Amino acid sequence: MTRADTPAVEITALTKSFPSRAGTVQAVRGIDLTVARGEVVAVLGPNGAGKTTTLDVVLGLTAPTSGEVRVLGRSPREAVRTGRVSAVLQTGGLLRDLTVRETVELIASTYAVHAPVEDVVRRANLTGVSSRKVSKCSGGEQQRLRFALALLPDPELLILDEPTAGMDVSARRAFWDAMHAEAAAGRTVLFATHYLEEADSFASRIVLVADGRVAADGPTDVIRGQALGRTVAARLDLDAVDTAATALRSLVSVREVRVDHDRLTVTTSDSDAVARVLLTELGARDLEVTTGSLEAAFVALTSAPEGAAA
Ligand SMILES: Nc1ncnc2c1ncn2[C@@H]1O[C@H](COP(=O)(O)OP(=O)(O)OP(=O)(O)O)[C@@H](O)[C@H]1O
Repeated sequence: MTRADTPAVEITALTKSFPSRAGTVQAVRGIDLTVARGEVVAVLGPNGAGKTTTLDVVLGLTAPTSGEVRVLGRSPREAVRTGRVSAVLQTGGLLRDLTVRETVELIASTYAVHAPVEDVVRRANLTGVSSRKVSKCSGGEQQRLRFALALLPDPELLILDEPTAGMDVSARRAFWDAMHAEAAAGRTVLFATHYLEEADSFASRIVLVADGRVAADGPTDVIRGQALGRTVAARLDLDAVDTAATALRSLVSVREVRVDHDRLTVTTSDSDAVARVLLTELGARDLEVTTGSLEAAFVALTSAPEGAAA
């Protein structure tokens, strides 16, 4: 395999458990994930899904319980040590009395080779606040400072763990604007988030993680289609309900059909087609079409493994 063909990240059958007072916590229950170079991948999942644990393993901060992880063809620790991987983590110590520029200069001095300080400050959209003390910076500015520090070694792979947690919408946008240029320049980006919109607008691929496993993995528009599925509900004559449910389950756009007495509830990516079949072929009445919110759909995808497979 040539160097350019080596995946940026290759995770095979990863599990990770932690001992706890109440027994063992299984944070990751078997994750397989390959990220090609140049991809921008969002790991999306609710709190406690195992996102941070997975990224920590990729960064060599914690060892797998079982499974294997390669980063740019090397062990995680080696990849990080050689500056080929950098991270923007949820928290990370910043010295409050230094200015933004002094912080970047200080960390730059720890690298034998690094990108020019001025350049990194500009790319992180910090030029206007470069002489501001860290303690006076907003949460969004501090996070962009962590991002600037991550750019110093000119990494091939950037790992971001919920980089915009707690920011308001405009601060989130400013952060992703700065990130966008880095991704467009061909850097591989792997980030964790629990904001569906953030994954949707920034990543080209979404890996949905729930309960320590991959619930869905695919191009963003495919996952969005699944998440945006609509619900069509209708009533039928009681003796026609089961036959109708079977007919609907054979439609490719149908994800789930629930039967409750004489009422059918269908989750589908094509509500028009389902409504047409229900009304013209199956004799349904009292038809209702609803679109769940993005967040509600996401919760449904990550909490119902049988309906969530990509
Ligand atoms: N060091 C630890 N010791 C014990 N349990 C842990 C440890 N780290 C994580 N866990 C548990 O493992 C599970 C997965 O945690 P993880 O932080 O990876 O999830 P996450 O998807 O990143 O969630 P969040 O969005 O809240 O950060 C959780 O139940 C968490 O409490």
